[in-house]
Order: sequence, then structure tokens, then C-alpha cells
Amino acid sequence: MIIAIDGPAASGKGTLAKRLALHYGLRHLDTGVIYRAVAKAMLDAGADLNDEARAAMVAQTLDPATFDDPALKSQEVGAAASVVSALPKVREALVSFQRQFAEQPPGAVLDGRDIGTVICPQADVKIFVVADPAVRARRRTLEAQARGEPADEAVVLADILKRDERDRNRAAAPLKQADDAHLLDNSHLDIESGVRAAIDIVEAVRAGRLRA
Ligand SMILES: Nc1ncnc2c1ncn2[C@@H]1O[C@H](COP(=O)(O)OP(=O)(O)OP(=O)(O)O)[C@@H](O)[C@H]1O
Ligand SMILES: Nc1ccn([C@@H]2O[C@H](COP(=O)(O)O)[C@@H](O)[C@H]2O)c(=O)n1
Repeated sequence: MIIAIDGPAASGKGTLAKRLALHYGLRHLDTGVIYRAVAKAMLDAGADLNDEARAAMVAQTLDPATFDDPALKSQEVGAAASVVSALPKVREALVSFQRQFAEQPPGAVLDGRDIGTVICPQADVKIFVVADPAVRARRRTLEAQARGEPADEAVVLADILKRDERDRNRAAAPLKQADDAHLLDNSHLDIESGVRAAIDIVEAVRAGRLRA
């Protein structure tokens, strides 16, 4: 089974994807870390983030072992990721890695921005996760503070809104709900209720009570 989870920044898609993978015994890929890894390599090299040829070369030679680097979580790297991810050649370079990951048995849960629309249009279940921007900013701020990083909620909110705007309006694989994706609004759900709602969607699709 392949489950595609898309949604805007900090909507909770990674949290749901991990929990669904655990629940169904599937592998999980947070595709955001791939773009973050490209961005961090460009930042570390002092490269122009809009240098498409260079960023595509970085994308082609990425080492998945770097995906665990905690430095990828920073706001600076997230913002840079939304710049490099708009470059078509960067996206092209990363398609086959993501598709191969999804297609290996027993299947996988992938979360990102274009999983249901571009990477796995044939996914068995697609979920589009949203939450109010203010709620997302609050959660992300609490997360940063829990890691011991100072975070200003207003700055986090501005970053989230800017990234959403860039991700939605780029020409290459923009963030959007696939026609056959099921909307899950996480704004007023705690994590356990969100996970339950996501499992309910998967079960309803499998039972034919909801369209795939
Ligand atoms: N339903 C929820 N209630 C409270 N906190 C939540 C909920 N869902 C997620 N969170 C918290 O919100 C933060 C963002 O969640 P998460 O990292 O899953 O979002 P994301 O959409 O994967 O983010 P990104 O855009 O960086 O990939 C995390 O700290 C997570 O623990
Ligand atoms: N499938 C994807 C996943 C991510 N991006 C871009 O990367 C940025 C960081 O992603 P996070 O999920 O870790 O926040 C994000 O803002 C997107 O620009 C993408 O384009 N496609």
C-alpha cells in the first residue's frame, strides 16, 4: 500500500505519516528532508540558491545518510529548501529516488507537497493535511523551544506564510490538493485524534466507503 500525505508547512503531515507507517507496517519517507539536504549543501558551499545547474548536481549526488542531520530542521534551511525546490531540474533529479522508495514492498507512506499529484499519482490513499497558520506557528514554536532553540512565534508565522506562498505558486509541482485526496483539518485535533482521523480515512478507502 502507498499512502500519500501532502500539506503546507508544519500542518502535521510528518507526524501523521510516521504514525500511519507504524500502524500499517510501512516504510516512511519525509520528502521535505531531501529538499532541505539540497538546500543545506548549497548554503554550506556559499552557493547562489537559484543556481539551478549547481543545485541539480547536488540533488543528483545526495547521500541519504545525511537526511538524519538535525541541522536540516532549522528555519534557515527550511526557507532555503523552498527556494531550491522551485527549480525544475532539482525536482526532476529527485523523482526516481522517491518513486523507488514508494514502490518497494510492502509499500510506504510519503509526506511532502507533490506526493499525491506528481510522485505517486497512483497512491492507494491520499490525504491533504491542513491547519490554521496561527496554530501551525504555535506548534512549530513550541517544538523549537522544546529543542532548546529560541523561537519568536511571529517570525515563525511569517516564515510559514512565505513558504506556503512560494510552494503554492511555483510553476513546478506546486503544493495543491490532488483531486482524489481527502482533506484532514488538523487545527482543532490533538495528535491522537488526528492519527485516528487519518486511519479512519485509510480504512474507509480500503473498504470502498470513500473513493480512492
Ligand atoms: N494535532 C496536533 N496537535 C498538536 N501538535 C501537533 C499536532 N500535529 C503535529 N503537531 C506538532 O506540530 C509540529 C509540526 O508537525 P509536523 O512536523 O508533523 O508537521 P509537518 O507538516 O511535517 O512539517 P514540515 O512542513 O516541516 O514537514 C510538531 O512539533 C508536531 O509535534
Ligand atoms: N515533496 C516536497 C517536500 C518539500 N518541498 C519543499 O521543501 C521545503 C521544506 O519541506 P518541509 O516539509 O520539511 O517543510 C518546503 O517548504 C517545500 O518548498 C517540496 O517542494 N516538495
